Amino acid sequence: MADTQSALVVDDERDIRELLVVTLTRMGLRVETAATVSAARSQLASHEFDFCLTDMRLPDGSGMDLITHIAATHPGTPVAMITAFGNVEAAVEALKRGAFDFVSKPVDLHILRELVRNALRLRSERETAHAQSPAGRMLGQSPAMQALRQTIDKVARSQAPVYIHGESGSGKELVARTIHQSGPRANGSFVPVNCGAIPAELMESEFFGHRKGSFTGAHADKEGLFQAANGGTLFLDEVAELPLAMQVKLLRAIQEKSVRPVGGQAEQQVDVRILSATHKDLATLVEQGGFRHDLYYRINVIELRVPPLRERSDDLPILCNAILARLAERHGLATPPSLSDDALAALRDYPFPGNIRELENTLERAMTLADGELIHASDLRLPQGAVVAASVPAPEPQAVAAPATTTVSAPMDVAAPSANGDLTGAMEQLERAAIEKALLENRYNKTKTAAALGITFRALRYKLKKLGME
Ligand SMILES: Nc1ncnc2c1ncn2[C@@H]1O[C@H](COP(=O)(O)OP(=O)(O)OP(=O)(O)O)[C@@H](O)[C@H]1O
Repeated sequence: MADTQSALVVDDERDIRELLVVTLTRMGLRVETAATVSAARSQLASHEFDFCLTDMRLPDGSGMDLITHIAATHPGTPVAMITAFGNVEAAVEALKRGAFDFVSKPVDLHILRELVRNALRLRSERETAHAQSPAGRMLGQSPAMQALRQTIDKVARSQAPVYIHGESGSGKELVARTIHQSGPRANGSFVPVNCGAIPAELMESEFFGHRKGSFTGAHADKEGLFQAANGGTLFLDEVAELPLAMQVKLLRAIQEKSVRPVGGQAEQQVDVRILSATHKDLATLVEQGGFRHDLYYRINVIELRVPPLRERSDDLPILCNAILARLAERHGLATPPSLSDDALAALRDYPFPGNIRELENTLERAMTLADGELIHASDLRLPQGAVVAASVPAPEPQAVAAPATTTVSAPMDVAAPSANGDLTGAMEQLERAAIEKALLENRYNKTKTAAALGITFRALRYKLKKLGME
C-alpha cells in the first residue's frame, strides 16, 4: 500500500466535488473523483482506496448500489454516503447496505473531517485484523502461491483430512492454520502437535488424556489433545515420526471418532478434523514399512504440496519487506532496513534449504550486522559453497534429502567470542552460533536439531525463545 492514504469522492455536482477534494487533500489524502456510478466502479477496479465518499443521487444510478458493490468487492474500504438533509430513511438504508456512516447536505466540514478520521481508523483496524489472521500472514503473489491459496479455499470448506507436505520451514503449519481459520471450524480450537517431540511412553496419554492414578505421576485427570481439539482441528506435525504402535491407536481414534483416556473405562466421542504434515516422503516410508498404509490412506484424503521458497523466488521482495518490517517493529526501529540490489540478487541465487524460516533468520542476523539502513549481500552471510539446488528440479515426490553434492557450511564460525567482561553475553553468543549451525545442518527441522545438539525438543524451544531466535 502507498504511504499516502487515498480517497474516492463520487458526486456529480462540480462545486461539491471541489469542496470535498480541497478538504480531504488538506487532511493529507490523495483524492480521486468520479461523477457517475460507472466511473466510480472502474476507478475501484483499478485502485485500492482507503476511503470512499459517495453522493446518493447520481446520473446513472444510486449511491446505494455503489455501497453494496464496495461492501461486496472491497470489504476493507470504509464507505460513507452524503444524504439530503433530514432523509433518515436513506441514511438507515445506507448503513444497512454496509456504509459505516453518513453525512447530510449541506456538508458541515467539521463533521466531515471527523468522519474521515473515523474511516481511516476503521481502515487500519481492518488491515491489522487481516494481517494477524493466518490467511493475511501467508504472503506471496507467485503463481505457485496463488494456486496454493485457491486449493486452501477449496479444502477449507470440506471436512476431509488433509495431508500437507513440503520442505522444512516452507509454511506447512501456516497452511494448516489458514485451512482451519478459513473453514466452518474457525471458532473451535486449532491444536498443533509435533509428533516427533512427545516421548513414546507419554504419547497415549498426551493424545487421549488420562485418569487420575492410572500411572505414576498421573496426579489428576487430564484431557488429551483430541479432547482439546474437539469441535476444531488437530494438526499432526511431523506425522512420520509417530511410532507404529501409536499409529494403530490413532487410526482407531480417527475411524471411530472416539477416544478412551488412559486408565478410563468409557469412550468419549470427539469431533475433530485431522490435518497432518511432514517434510518426509510418507509414501516411500509406507513402502518401507515405517508407516502404516491404512493410516496413510486415512489422513491423505486430500494431499497438498507447499512449494519450496526456491520455486517462488519472485515472492522474495514481498517476503523480505514484510519480515524486515516485523523485525524493525520488534526492535523498536522507526524505519525498517531495506535490501540492496546485490543482496536481493544473492537471496535469489541461494537455494534456501530451510525455506522461509531460514530467510527470517538470515534477515534477522543481517539486520544486526548491517552498518546502516541498507543491507548488503555481505551482511547476509549466506553459507559459502552451497551447491545451488535451485537449478535442480524440485524433488518429486516431496523427498527433501539434500542432493549429495550439497555442502553447507556454518553461517558463522562457532569460535569463542570475546567476553569483554560479559560472560552471559559471551555464552549466549556461543549458544546462538551453535544452534544456528545445527539448525542449518538439519534443514531447520527442530526435532533433528535438538537431537543433534543433544538436548530435548522442549529445551531447544526454550532456548530459541530465550535467545529471540523463533
Ligand atoms: N507464505 C508465507 N508468507 C509469510 N510467512 C510465511 C509463509 N510461509 C511460512 N511463513 C513463515 O515461515 C516460518 C515457517 O513456517 P511454518 O512453521 O509454517 O513452516 P513448516 O513447514 O511447518 O516448518 P517445519 O517443517 O519446521 O514444521 C513461520 O514463521 C511462518 O510464519
